[in-house]
Amino acid sequence: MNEMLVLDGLRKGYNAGLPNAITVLDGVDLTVAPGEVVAMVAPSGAGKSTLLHIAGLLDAPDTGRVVIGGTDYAGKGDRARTAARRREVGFIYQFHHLLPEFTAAENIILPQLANGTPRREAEARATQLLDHVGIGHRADHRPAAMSGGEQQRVAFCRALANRPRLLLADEPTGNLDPATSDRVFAALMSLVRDTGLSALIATHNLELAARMDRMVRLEAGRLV
Ligand SMILES: Nc1ncnc2c1ncn2[C@@H]1O[C@H](COP(=O)(O)OP(=O)(O)OP(=O)(O)O)[C@@H](O)[C@H]1O
Repeated sequence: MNEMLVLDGLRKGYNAGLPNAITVLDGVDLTVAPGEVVAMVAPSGAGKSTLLHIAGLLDAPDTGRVVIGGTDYAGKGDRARTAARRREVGFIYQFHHLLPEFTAAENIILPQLANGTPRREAEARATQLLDHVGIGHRADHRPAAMSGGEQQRVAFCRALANRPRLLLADEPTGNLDPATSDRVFAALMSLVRDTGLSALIATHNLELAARMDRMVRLEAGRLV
């Protein structure tokens, strides 16, 4: 079995031992195969951000295992987790979090330079990604000069800049109007399919969820 992502018996709570203690994840199990795109639907507050942060090694579960590309990160220290996160995982959030003082292209080039990619190569990759999502002509514009949908497409390109094997997205088109969301989501899926990466994408939108390979629902701390 060579799954891209395995979540095994994840439990996570907050404020243990206090009167306001809560259990957010109560035995989450999930596998995502190479190239598979899984939709996660969840009511607000159900714990999808918590789950995505744990799957992306930004946070640790109280118990349970996170296996990415065959490596079990349960017993690994911060250094190994940070290195793996940079190498293996791309994140997309509901709000783009682009750096406002840099252009679209620069926002995609910078994480590559930080990762040791030569500048020429990083520039070519940024151009290729922006062209792929249909905004190559906006490469030299700063985020403030772009529409919400364009900004979000730049964020997709940035998430994929370092060629991760796993994409984690938290409501990637959640702040866009329905028509724009639809178009921008199509651009994201085209990027994901062409690069063949695995993805776990949280969304409230059942129409978008239906376009992915499989849908799971986060309910009462478990995936069903
Ligand atoms: N650091 C924390 N300390 C205490 N409680 C927390 C913490 N982080 C999250 N929670 C609680 O855990 C629950 C799940 O939070 P989480 O952000 O994962 O939900 P979510 O499904 O992503 O919500 P939304 O869709 O509204 O963004 C919520 O009840 C939240 O208040």
